[in-house]
Amino acid sequence: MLTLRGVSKLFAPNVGLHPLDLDVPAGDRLVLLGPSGSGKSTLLRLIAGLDDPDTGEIFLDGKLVNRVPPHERGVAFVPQRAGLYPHLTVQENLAVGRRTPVPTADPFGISHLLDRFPHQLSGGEKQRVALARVVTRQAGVWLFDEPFAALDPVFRSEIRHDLHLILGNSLHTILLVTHDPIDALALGRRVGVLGDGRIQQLGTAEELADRPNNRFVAFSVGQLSLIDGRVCGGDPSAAKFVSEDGSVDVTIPPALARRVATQPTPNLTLGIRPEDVHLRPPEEDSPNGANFRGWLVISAEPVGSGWLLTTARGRCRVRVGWSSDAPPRVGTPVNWFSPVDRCLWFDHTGRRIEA
Ligand SMILES: Nc1ncnc2c1ncn2[C@@H]1O[C@H](COP(=O)(O)OP(=O)(O)OP(=O)(O)O)[C@@H](O)[C@H]1O
Repeated sequence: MLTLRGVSKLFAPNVGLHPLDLDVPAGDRLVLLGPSGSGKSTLLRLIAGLDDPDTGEIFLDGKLVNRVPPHERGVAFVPQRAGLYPHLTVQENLAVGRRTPVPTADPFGISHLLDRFPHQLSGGEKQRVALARVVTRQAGVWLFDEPFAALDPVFRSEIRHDLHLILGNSLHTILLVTHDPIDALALGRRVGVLGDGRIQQLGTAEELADRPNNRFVAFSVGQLSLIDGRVCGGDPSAAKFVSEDGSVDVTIPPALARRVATQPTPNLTLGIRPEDVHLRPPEEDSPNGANFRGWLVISAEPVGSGWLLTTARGRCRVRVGWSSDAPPRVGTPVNWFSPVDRCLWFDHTGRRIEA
């Protein structure tokens, strides 16, 4: 079990980690998702004992470890870059720091590389060795810092799959940090979203996707498109949300309209997930949807078995998941709708409001 109480490390005002509490029960698999610079590596370095916190206490299995050196903490750490010793072979790298022989199991398919030195390995092979070094350790807690960051997309998904199988069968306590929501959703039993040096929300992937606390969490987990606008019309049964340029409107659910009426400003942000946006015939508004008029397809990117389109109107961008064969071409004008019960709403501070 890993417990942090009030642990902070600030390199400058608002740079680093603000005091945070975290509990990772024994056997849990927690993934922290955060953008670059949000403090992910800093957090792992503090837990591994490679840096000292400014404040707070770190407990492993109930024992305070702030003053315990890294090699005595019972923690195995995979840093962002493989961190292999250049003058040792793969076999020797695997053996460093072990009191027992390296197990013969070969979870990452590296047995043919054992006599090579790190400079004789590709980036993906080095990362496999680094992962193998950790998962063959006796340590109770495994820490992974962006374990796939240096890998190309094909390798990335292959190694993610291998690691998923290994972690799925493991009884270790696992904390993995990443900036990639796919890693987080694929590998985390629970996912925490880190932003502004704080944990913004912690929950299952479903909880974060369905009930994000704020727009930062929603965007981090689901590539949400965000459209700023305001509420028009005083009557809650017929109030409308209208985007700043008027190209999006939607009749607001009455309960939400009543709640917004008590807010200091009637400004709202509409959040729409890519998978909830659908093409609609021109000039035919959907009565139960957010209607988008006169948007232009500006890019189409293949993802998985479909496409992710980006459409634009002025400075605003809306991402659209497209699962049919051929997406509309770049430059095509399109009208969309999104079912109103799938829309997310955020107040002027960015906090989500229940519709
Ligand atoms: N030793 C240091 N001295 C000063 N600033 C630092 C130091 N280490 C980290 N920082 C700063 O603290 C912030 C958090 O860094 P950290 O490496 O933890 O971020 P991260 O979330 O792991 O980012 P990335 O995904 O890019 O690796 C960054 O703004 C970084 O520049």
